[in-house]
Amino acid sequence: MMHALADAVDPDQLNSADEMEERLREIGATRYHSLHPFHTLLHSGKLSKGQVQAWALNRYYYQSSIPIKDAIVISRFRDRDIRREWRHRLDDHDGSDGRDGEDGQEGGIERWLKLTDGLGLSRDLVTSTARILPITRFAVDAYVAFVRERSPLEAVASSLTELFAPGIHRQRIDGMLAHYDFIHPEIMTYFRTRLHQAPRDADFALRFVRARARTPEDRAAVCEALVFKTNVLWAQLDGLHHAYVTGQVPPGAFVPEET
Ligand SMILES: O=C(O)c1cc(C(=O)O)c2c(n1)C(=O)C(=O)c1cc(C(=O)O)[nH]c1-2
Repeated sequence: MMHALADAVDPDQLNSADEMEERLREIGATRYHSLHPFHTLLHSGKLSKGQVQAWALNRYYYQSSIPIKDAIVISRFRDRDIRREWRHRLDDHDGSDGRDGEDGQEGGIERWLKLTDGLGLSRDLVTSTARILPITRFAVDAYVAFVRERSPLEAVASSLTELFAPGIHRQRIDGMLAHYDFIHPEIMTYFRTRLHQAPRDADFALRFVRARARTPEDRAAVCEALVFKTNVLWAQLDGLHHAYVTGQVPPGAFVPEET
């Protein structure tokens, strides 16, 4: 594993955009959070309703931080074409209010809250984020800090996990509907919408890094940004697995009511 990671970021192996893309796909195939045991449990119906609530409650912090992260990405570019391309991500998550003659659109955060409503969690509990795991906050905040502090190229590259998201979203929709009697099609709308949003966003980000990473060192930085992001996602599931499956709930965090 150590060697695989060292190869992934070795600039000598990254002499073209195609070599870089091949490495990015390898990183996804070996490190994406679809491989995490918590997801296996979630998708195969092995979790209790309380454990699914803990997942959805924690994940709200990721969802609600994504538009903050994207607003920072936008702020890193003087090129208005890139800002224009990126800004639909804010509407995708925040929705739009129908001003200027456009139809108002519900956004991803509202759709996520339909999921937490359906799981019986109060909106105040979810939106306060007060009861999430410390590791959730640390991991997500690290992602937001990364796009602020690293180069604009790395900021864009860190979104590339979305290349691998449609597979896990399909698995999740099918698996959760099949296995849990408390999950209904309406409350899975969030994931159905992402099935077409994520590929469009990932395609743009991939074309961007292919064109803008011009040296082997740039390409290594792109690969490292993706490794970093897979760690952000993995750490969140490690936290959930420890707190709600094998270990104990940290002080102050959400405790499911049932067994
Ligand atoms: O359910 C998932 O496994 C998953 C993963 C990811 C990802 O790979 O970062 C995102 C999402 N979902 C998602 O719904 C989403 O809106 C999203 C935005 C981003 C990003 O980095 O900009 N990742 C993801």
